Amino acid sequence: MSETIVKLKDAAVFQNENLVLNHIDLEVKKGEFVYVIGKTGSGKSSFMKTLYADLPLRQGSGNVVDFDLKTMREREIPFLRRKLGIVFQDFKLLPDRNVNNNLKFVLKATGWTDPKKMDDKIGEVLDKVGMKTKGFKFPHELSGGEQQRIAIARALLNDPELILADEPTGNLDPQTSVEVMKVLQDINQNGRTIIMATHDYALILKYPHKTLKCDGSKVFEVIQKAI
Ligand SMILES: Nc1ncnc2c1ncn2[C@@H]1O[C@H](COP(=O)(O)OP(=O)(O)OP(=O)(O)O)[C@@H](O)[C@H]1O
Repeated sequence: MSETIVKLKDAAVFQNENLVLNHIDLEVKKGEFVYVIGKTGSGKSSFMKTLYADLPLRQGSGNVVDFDLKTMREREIPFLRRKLGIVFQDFKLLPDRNVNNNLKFVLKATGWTDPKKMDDKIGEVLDKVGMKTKGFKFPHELSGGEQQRIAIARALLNDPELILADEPTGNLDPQTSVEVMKVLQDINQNGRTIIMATHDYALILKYPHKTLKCDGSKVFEVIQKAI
């Protein structure tokens, strides 16, 4: 039986008092790649934020990598996040340190202490995104696509069970978007579960996967032809 990574039942997503999405029923199994689409303001980011507990689940039930979103305490959130890799549109690298030290910062913050193990892990994740030789570079010395690869490498540091990518290609040109997407495809083919919010229909056509649409406060699966 395949392992469930995300399960939502009659879940609602709120921004403050405003209901953004309602009656969400969803199951994502280990190894799946799922797109979340929808026009601006339809609730894609709010949906993703609910999955990584940046927004509380106030209605319905939700389970993400074995954390119960409804009953989870504030102090448990860092433990949920350690089982997730989160990738944003704007990369969010620390500008004052090089790539190696960006990655080391995250490892130390998540409890790693052994310098050799940290170096090995950094080498491993940089290799996965094709950036092994760029560890000494500062973020401003990298292109947008390279910065996003580093952000993906950072998301892989703690071997996450689920990667949540919110518009990861939103700041990239079409060719660079495809390159970053190839990295995500490779990671998925190695068994990692990925949920990706995107506006980029060209990518969806090129790399078809299960697609959820946010529209009119609902989330529903759409078939490729209907997108
Ligand atoms: N911090 C916030 N406080 C209050 N309302 C918010 C906040 N962030 C988003 N909203 C509202 O929630 C709704 C959904 O926004 P959200 O950012 O989730 O949409 P989106 O589909 O990700 O849009 P985009 O494609 O533009 O990123 C919108 O009506 C938006 O105005």
